[in-house]
Amino acid sequence: MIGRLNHVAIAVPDLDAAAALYRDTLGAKVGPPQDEPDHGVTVIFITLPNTKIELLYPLGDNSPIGSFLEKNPAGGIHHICYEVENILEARDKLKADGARVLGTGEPKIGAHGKPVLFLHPKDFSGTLVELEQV
Ligand SMILES: CC[C@@H](C(=O)O)C(=O)SCCNC(=O)CCNC(=O)[C@H](O)C(C)(C)COP(=O)(O)OP(=O)(O)OC[C@H]1O[C@@H](n2cnc3c(N)ncnc32)[C@H](O)[C@@H]1OP(=O)(O)O
Ligand SMILES: [Co+2]
Repeated sequence: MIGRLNHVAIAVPDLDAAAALYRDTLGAKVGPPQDEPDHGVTVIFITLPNTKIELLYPLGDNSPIGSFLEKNPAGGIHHICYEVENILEARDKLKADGARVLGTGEPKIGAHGKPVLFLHPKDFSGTLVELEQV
């Protein structure tokens, strides 16, 4: 059901410093910051030859990454995003198999303008999973 790895997301306490690290130290192609108010984060995408890195920084008072950064003040890997062809079919199969879909259970539009959903980390080996319809 899942396809390509779309991105690995890293929550960071300092977005400018993390962007500089990837651009200047690691020599990667670093995009501009994008505010995503519907998701409570500001993101920067880093394009690698085979996937992307998504740097995440809290936006607003109730950011979903707030408590993650409190527990991991230096930052850390926050989620992985897999591509799926049909997100509603994927959601319904996962729910039938007992996985918890986060939020309302309905897809939201993600940073690439495409529908996304999140799956509870406790149901996926301790890893928060994002699905993105491509
Ligand atoms: C920009 C849009 C989009 C894109 O297009 O790419 C994005 O990526 S948006 C990214 C941010 N959005 C989200 O993360 C939405 C989904 N997340 C959530 O709903 C919540 O963050 C959460 C996963 C339900 C956690 O909520 P929180 O309030 O932090 O709950 P707890 O602290 O109680 O955590 C419960 C339990 O789960 C563990 N946990 C929490 N986050 C993670 C994580 N990222 N990876 C692994 N495990 C995680 C946490 O440690 C708790 O475990 P215990 O302590 O053992 O109970
Ligand atoms: Co993401």
